[in-house]
Amino acid sequence: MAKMYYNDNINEGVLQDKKVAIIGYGSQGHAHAQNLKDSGFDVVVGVRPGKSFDAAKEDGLQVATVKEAAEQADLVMVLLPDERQKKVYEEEIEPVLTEGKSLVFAHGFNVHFGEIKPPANVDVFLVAPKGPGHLVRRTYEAGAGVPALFAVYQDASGQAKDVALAYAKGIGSARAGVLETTFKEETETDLFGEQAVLCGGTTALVKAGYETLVEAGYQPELAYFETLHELKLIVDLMYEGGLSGMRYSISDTAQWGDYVAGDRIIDAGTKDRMKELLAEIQSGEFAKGWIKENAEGRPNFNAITEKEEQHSIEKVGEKLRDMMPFVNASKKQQEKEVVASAKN
Ligand SMILES: NC(=O)C1=CN([C@@H]2O[C@H](COP(=O)(O)OP(=O)(O)OC[C@H]3O[C@@H](n4cnc5c(N)ncnc54)[C@H](OP(=O)(O)O)[C@@H]3O)[C@@H](O)[C@H]2O)C=CC1
Ligand SMILES: CC[C@](O)(C(C)=O)C(=O)O
Ligand SMILES: [Mg+2]
Ligand SMILES: [Mg+2]
Repeated sequence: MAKMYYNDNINEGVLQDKKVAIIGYGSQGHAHAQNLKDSGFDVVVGVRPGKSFDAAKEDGLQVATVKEAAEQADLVMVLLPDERQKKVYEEEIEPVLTEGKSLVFAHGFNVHFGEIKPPANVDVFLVAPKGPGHLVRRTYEAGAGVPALFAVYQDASGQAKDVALAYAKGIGSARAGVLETTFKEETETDLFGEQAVLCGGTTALVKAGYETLVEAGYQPELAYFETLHELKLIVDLMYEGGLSGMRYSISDTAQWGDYVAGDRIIDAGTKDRMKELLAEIQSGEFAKGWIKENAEGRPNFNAITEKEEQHSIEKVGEKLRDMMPFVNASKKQQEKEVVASAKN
């Protein structure tokens, strides 16, 4: 069994007198910076001039360039896109990463695959929330939290584990549970989860279900509700009560359908292909391909993104969500505020 850490068995004092630089103000960056600040820690955000810089300032945070932030901080959390971290690290962080500092990540990709090679005289660890950054902030504000993993790669100070746990507590993750792992385990399981189940597997399943209904002549709006919108409601029940909790709420007819049809859709062949994905992740083949795709200017990434955005499920969904103000209420409120401030 994994050893879990919760608020009560973590002493955040080890982080209290340290300055934390959050490098990047995107999905994870804005959440870590704001949660840590609200938890009483001294935070500076390091970003280049532009959208993120302005947003962090607007949110009341201390903001500096990446190099300035890394230079003044004791702990440098790198929350840039994985594919951009190596260059920014080598040019702006490494030169000011002096002895005794902590170099921190939310995903082990660059350290595990050898893209970033930290010096021996700093602590290196990761604190990886098991959820999207926007939910890391939203759940914190609601008094809850997103679980996280932590792993120590290098413990130069002898305090790396305590500081990692204090950081996890500061972002709200120890309200939900923090689990110790290694860079290898975090990196490989995170890549596998997002490819096979959470993102790749789920979007493919939703599209296949939607297309099957629409191609059979059913209304696209109905197909959207059946295969995408309702998925959230079903997953919410699994989140609250596991598979059995969800099955308690659905009809017995649906439960029987679940038992007899599930294995016909996700069968032994699917599991074999999942094993192939995992092997490509473990060997570094996936990472090599992703680094090459970026070095070539992302031709495939961009072409696929454009094609996916044109899928009819996206067009139908946009119209239907506009009629449901309670879906994405916080985004709609933000849009209203932008329009109002533009008028003033
Ligand atoms: N997204 C998620 O929820 C999760 C992410 N992670 C990990 O967290 C890390 C951050 O991911 P994520 O939050 O998705 O990243 P984002 O894509 O949201 O990060 C964007 C931020 O990085 C900044 N940025 C990009 N390029 C540069 C650059 N060259 N110099 C300075 N700033 C730059 C952007 O600034 P600008 O506005 O100027 O472009 C923006 O502030 C990754 O390691 C990821 O694997 C882990 C768990 C979940
Ligand atoms: C599931 C995708 C993720 O791993 C995450 C939100 O945890 C990511 O890299 O964004
Ligand atoms: Mg990930
Ligand atoms: Mg993840």
